[in-house]
Amino acid sequence: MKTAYLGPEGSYSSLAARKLCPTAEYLPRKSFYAAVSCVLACEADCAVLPVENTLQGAVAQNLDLLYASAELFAVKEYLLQIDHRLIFRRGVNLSRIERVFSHEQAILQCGKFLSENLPQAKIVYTDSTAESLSVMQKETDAGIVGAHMAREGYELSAENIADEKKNFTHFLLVKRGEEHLPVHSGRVYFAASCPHEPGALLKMLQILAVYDLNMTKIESRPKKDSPGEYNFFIEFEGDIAANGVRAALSRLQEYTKNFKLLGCY
Ligand SMILES: O=C(O)C(=O)Cc1ccccc1
Repeated sequence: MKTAYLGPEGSYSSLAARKLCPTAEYLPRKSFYAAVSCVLACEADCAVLPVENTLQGAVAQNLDLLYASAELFAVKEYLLQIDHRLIFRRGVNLSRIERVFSHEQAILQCGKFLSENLPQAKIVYTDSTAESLSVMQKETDAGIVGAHMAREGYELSAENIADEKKNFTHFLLVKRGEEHLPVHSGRVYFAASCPHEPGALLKMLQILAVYDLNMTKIESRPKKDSPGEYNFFIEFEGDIAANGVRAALSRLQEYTKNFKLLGCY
């Protein structure tokens, strides 16, 4: 099975890909878009995408990608514990580090450490945490934020530098075609917008309540072409094969607009 993800090796997405697809042929790509495009173009069987981080919240770009790609469905999930380290050339003093490279997600998750310990450093965003390593190879006064992994010639901070040590990212494995959805699931994920009427969100959530379904995630995203209107991304506990879940989904489909089943896992 060919699995695309944000690479190169050593990125958090590559670690999640190894957990979700331990025996795959791996296709590291430069962006989440490129990984998804591989699946849509049938060059890969699946892609691994982060959708939420406990410190930073939703990875909005990936929610939008999943919603906008009618053929894409999440079929498996993995919660990766994130252990961010500051990585720098062996022997360099922290006060000499002038630039810190990393993926925006990682930089935002370590904001406190970076401003308290490296106030002099300029932040440079890169395509991924692991990609910043190759950027740094040309620099002596630079550091990166990346996964806790030994790298020859480089030192790692002794501790996790994230604002909160317990830091998790929720990854989804996405495939092309509804036929890949598992027959049974523990959780179901959908997105939809509400009709523009009083109590619309309440009425949508009431459907879950009536069928006794426990919601595990809710996120709103503005509709790109319509200011003031929102798409809701909702995950709940449930077996996709259960009558109650099927009935709830069909009531949701009737009541909401632009309903899409995003996946089940
Ligand atoms: O840049 C990476 O390593 C990624 O896979 C994106 C990312 C960054 C920080 C936390 C989780 C995922």
